[in-house]
Amino acid sequence: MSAAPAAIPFSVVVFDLDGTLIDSARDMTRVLNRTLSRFARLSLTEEQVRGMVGDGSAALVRQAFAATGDALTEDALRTALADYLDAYFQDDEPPVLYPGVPETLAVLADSGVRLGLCTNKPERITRKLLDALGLSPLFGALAGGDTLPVKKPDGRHLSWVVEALGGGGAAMVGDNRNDVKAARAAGVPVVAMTYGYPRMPVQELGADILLDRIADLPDALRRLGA
Ligand SMILES: O=C(O)COP(=O)(O)O
Ligand SMILES: [Mg+2]
Repeated sequence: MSAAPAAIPFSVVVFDLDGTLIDSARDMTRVLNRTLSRFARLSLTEEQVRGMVGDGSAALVRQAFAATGDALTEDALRTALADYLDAYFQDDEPPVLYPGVPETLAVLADSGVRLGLCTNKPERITRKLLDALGLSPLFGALAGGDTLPVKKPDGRHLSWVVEALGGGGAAMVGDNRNDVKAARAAGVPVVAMTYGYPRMPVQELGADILLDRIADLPDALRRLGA
């Protein structure tokens, strides 16, 4: 008889969304290019968009326009952002999970860990994507980029999710500098997935542990909490 796996030494694990759970760059590129074309701008490649994800949708739209012509006025930017957000919300292309994500979330939940989500993506789009993936019931608390007056890299974005889950020892799992900074500010250890949209060499993110596969997360959390 094999021994039961060792417990996970955290009560709460909070995940980032884009570049950590879902590979959304292809979808964001498609939707963004539709908005750009409505404004008579040229398209961006997925590679370019991967370098613009992580600071929320307003920053994404702002960078997309700056990269394809004159920067927009604040008024035009608001119109372009609304266009992008409506199109993304209505988009019915199924979101793509990274390999091993549902299985790993299930392992953690089955071990009694409470799961949360802290993303700079707007909340209504985040909820829609999680619903489409059937993952919503796994997350006890969720904060999007527009849920609170602050967002990552502000540590209060992450702390809010931890508190909403009842507090206790928490860990963060993300893919870019905003996740690491928010975790440091909240006093929470952080694992970074190397396959996401880091926008810098992953070794320089400053994470406690770098992981290539999310299936290795339960063991990484055991090491982190040891
Ligand atoms: O910038 C975004 O829209 C979201 O990025 P995040 O899920 O990695 O926080
Ligand atoms: Mg991310």
